[in-house]
Amino acid sequence: MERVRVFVNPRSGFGFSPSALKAISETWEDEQTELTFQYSHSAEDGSRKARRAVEEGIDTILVMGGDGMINSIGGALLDTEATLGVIPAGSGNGFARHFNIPLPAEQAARALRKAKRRRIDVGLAAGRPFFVTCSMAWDAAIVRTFEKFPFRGPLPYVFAGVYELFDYHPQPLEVELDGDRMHLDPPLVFTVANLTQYGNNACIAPHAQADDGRLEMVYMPNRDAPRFFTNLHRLFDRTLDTLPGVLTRSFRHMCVRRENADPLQMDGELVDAPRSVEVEVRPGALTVLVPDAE
Ligand SMILES: Nc1ncnc2c1ncn2[C@@H]1O[C@H](COP(=O)(O)OP(=O)(O)OP(=O)(O)O)[C@@H](O)[C@H]1O
Repeated sequence: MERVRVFVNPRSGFGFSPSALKAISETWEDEQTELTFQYSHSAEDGSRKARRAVEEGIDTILVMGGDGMINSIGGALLDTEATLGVIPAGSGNGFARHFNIPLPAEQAARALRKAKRRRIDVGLAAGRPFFVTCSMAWDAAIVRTFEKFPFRGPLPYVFAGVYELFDYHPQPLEVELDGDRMHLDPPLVFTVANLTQYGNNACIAPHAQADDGRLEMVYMPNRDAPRFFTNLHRLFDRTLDTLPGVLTRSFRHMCVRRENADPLQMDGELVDAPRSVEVEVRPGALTVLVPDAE
């Protein structure tokens, strides 16, 4: 008997869709599967309930949510026998888009039912896991403004990006990357990617692979902001890494020293962090459901 638990955010608009819940029941319930549903009211609540589900011996946890919700629940599944499946219901859905999980919940439920289990790498920054991206420059500051918007979706990200161009205070970084030291002038973009995109098909690290045992650092100095903004389409046509001024480096362990403490963006959520931040990869730490390419 396979035991499957679905985590749902009860706030409407964040994955609470009766038709999607019905589709999951129809696709997943059979004699060999025990299917249960549970509300997750917050990141802490989700994390606690996911830990309990693992202790109870649940085999598969399906999360109906965006990257932040996936992070809070998936973080409890690291190095366990439990598998994470994602039914996309977020604003950016970077995780789901990376793995070609269909965005309509009904289709995702069907695709995950036939999906393969795959171990993927997990990033750790300041001791906290991330699955998609972690940023520490303008690309992180955007989230600060995005969080204040009364509604979510791609459009608030655009407004937040423009607003933070005026409010963001760049600071230089001292970086140690697998033993190599470098001084980086104040960044516009400083992202560590485990998967290819922030979400909404904005591919910050087009060559990132989920299971190569490595993370990708993507840096662009603040002085190159005009070039970045006149080439924004390169995020979406997956060629940002070839834009002059963009530095991409693949690594296993990184230490970043900043002049001042500043929050990190981790899978779309802001997380407080000290001046000095250690980032490393945990190879194959999470098992996920990945649909076969059609
Ligand atoms: N486990 C959880 N249960 C309930 N709410 C959560 C949980 N984790 C995070 N949240 C909150 O739910 C809201 C929606 O987050 P979620 O990650 O699902 O979607 P999103 O941020 O709109 O999409 P994305 O991260 O893909 O851009 C946010 O306010 C987030 O802080």
